[in-house]
Amino acid sequence: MQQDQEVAVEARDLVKEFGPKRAVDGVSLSVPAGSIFGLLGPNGAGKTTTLRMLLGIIDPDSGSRSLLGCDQPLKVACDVGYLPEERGLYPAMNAREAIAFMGALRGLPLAEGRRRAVAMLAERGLADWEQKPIRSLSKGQAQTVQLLGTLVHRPRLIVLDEPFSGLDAINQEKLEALIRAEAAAGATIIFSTHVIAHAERLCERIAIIAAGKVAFSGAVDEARDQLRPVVRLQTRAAEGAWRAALPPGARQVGREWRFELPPGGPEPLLKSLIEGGAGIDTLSIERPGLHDAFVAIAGAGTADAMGREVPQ
Ligand SMILES: Nc1ncnc2c1ncn2[C@@H]1O[C@H](COP(=O)(O)OP(=O)(O)OP(=O)(O)O)[C@@H](O)[C@H]1O
Repeated sequence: MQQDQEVAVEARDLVKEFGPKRAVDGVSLSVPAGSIFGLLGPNGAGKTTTLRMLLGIIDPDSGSRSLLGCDQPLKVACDVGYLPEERGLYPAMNAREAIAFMGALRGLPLAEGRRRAVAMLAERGLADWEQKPIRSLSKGQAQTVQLLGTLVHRPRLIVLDEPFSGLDAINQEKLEALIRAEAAAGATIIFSTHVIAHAERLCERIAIIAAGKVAFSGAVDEARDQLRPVVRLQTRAAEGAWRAALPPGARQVGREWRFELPPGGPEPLLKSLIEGGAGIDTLSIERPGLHDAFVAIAGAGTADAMGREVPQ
């Protein structure tokens, strides 16, 4: 396997300042080829600036990056598809031309771009958009056209800046499916988001960025494993010897006890509860979600600044 097939994107200690503001403060990350990688962080964390440096749109003040095995990102621009955070297409162009034009900017001959645009729209049941000027489409529809234009030249690396924002729930689901399909076909996908749930559903690996720094970079499972599983317990007995089995941090929410699974695991816990006469009504042991892991890694303040999964 060639080196560029193993690691699609690598950043080492990227730093970028805008006047007195250090927007990106030593970001390092590594994105395996063929993976879906999420860049998570609240507004202003430095995600867009990091993506722009990776793509070669702006240069870092210090640090280095490598894209598809090349340390000059613009040299591989024809293998890259980029959906910027600021969306925009020529309003007078029709959807077919807009898609073909975006492909042409990445080296795809216009005639081939038009042929592919027609096929891409038809595949999605959107053939009637072909001749429609962009100005007559809704914001979400125009965003779909721009996304198709991002993919028309079949890039090996797809970089999407906040691709879910501005889409309703159905189109968010369609976009998730499309991202999965592109990865299954061998592309590498990096997307930024301030909605943890999208990253949790899609990504194998993530980087959490807060205030320009990487708070965590690695597998989603690794992030979740930083927290112990949570036990939820309802008992028939209110008091009794079983209460000694609850760890010090246990808290009661209504009838339910919630606490971290003690290091001994479920068996000693169950034994103590049963022998202590708890009378177990319900008991579940849940693996923490990425949201809880995010809170533990980046702090509750940063987590609160992240968006909820509400379609905009
Ligand atoms: N060209 C610029 N000039 C001055 N400041 C900038 C510039 N670009 C970004 N910044 C500042 O750098 C910080 C990081 O911005 P960036 O856009 O990278 O964050 P982000 O995580 O993508 O957030 P958002 O989703 O809100 O765009 C912010 O404080 C922003 O105001």
